Amino acid sequence: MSQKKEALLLLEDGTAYRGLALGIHGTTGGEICFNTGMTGYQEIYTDPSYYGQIIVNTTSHIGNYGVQLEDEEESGSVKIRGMVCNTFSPIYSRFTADFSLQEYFERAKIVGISNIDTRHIVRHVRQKGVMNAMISSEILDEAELMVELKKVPSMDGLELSSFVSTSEAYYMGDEASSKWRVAVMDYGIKKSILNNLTSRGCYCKIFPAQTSFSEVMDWNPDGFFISNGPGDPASMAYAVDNVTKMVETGKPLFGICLGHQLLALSSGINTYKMHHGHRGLNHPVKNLITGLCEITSQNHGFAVNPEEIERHPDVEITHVNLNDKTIEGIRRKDYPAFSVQYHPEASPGPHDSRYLFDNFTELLQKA
Ligand SMILES: NC(=O)CC[C@H](N)C(=O)O
Repeated sequence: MSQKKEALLLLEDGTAYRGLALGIHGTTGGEICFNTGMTGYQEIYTDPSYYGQIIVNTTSHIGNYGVQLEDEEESGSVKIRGMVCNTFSPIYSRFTADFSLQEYFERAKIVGISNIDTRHIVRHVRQKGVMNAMISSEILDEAELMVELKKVPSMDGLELSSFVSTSEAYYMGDEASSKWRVAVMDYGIKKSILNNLTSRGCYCKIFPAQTSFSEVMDWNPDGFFISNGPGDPASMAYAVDNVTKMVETGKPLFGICLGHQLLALSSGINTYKMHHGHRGLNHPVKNLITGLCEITSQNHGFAVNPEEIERHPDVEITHVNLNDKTIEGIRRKDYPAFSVQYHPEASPGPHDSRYLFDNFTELLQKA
């Protein structure tokens, strides 16, 4: 595709930006959110937690290191709905790259837009809050595109894990040399999380999102891992029910991001939709147990309600965000179950928080 075609980015509140089309020509809609990470775009685009969202990459150049198949993919396909950036590079400079980001988006049929003042979008969304948006290189009239934009569902109350979860259970790791069997609930899991588990001696069976508790228990796991994933955790009664029963087995349980929100919900603590979420690689988090600060990788638009935690003496806050004091980690006092809102697998991002996987295997060892 030529890089020259005009495209329109329209936000739900009527704000319009004009730029150049990238990826394929077409029209796409979703929740617009910004990621401030300066690297790791391919990991972001393939992270299933971004399913249904249009990503604004705020770093000034996108595409300049191309794409590398498999190594930098967090799942088997591109999951974002669309991409917005400032300078999009059709050429790339990296000898290990397989091809350009433009070609990657063409193969994945992704619609995007470049030459946009991403700083303006960030300031706008930070003031007004997260909202839906649409990108089009076909409909360049704002009123006409607004008619289409109104049809995009709100993220609030949306169950999306069923769309990205595995359809069949599968295994990861080496059974013979592994120490523990971990049942992984796939609500949209990232590959690097599984790698962090298998490299620490966990033989994993990855179950489809809608698997029943009894079927998971038939495999006789030593512990449970509750994955990240897209959508609103409050819409996932089936998962909350499973996590409640898993916690009550008394076996170790670890949850990341959506998995953290599900542990809270299963403990009777509700979640809420944030004003504009956290997406980036530099969020400071304080571990209240050790007193140490970690720089973390984040991607979430919902969070756990702190007021509710005060009413639940069985649950303790273990981590807080130092920017806005939101809850970043909890643990059960009565069961070996804990979770974090951020991404210790850090793909992309700093590796400060990988100790959490060791904390999980220590619990498995103790059990
Ligand atoms: N990365 C995740 O697991 C995201 C969880 C949830 N969908 C949120 O946006 O808050």
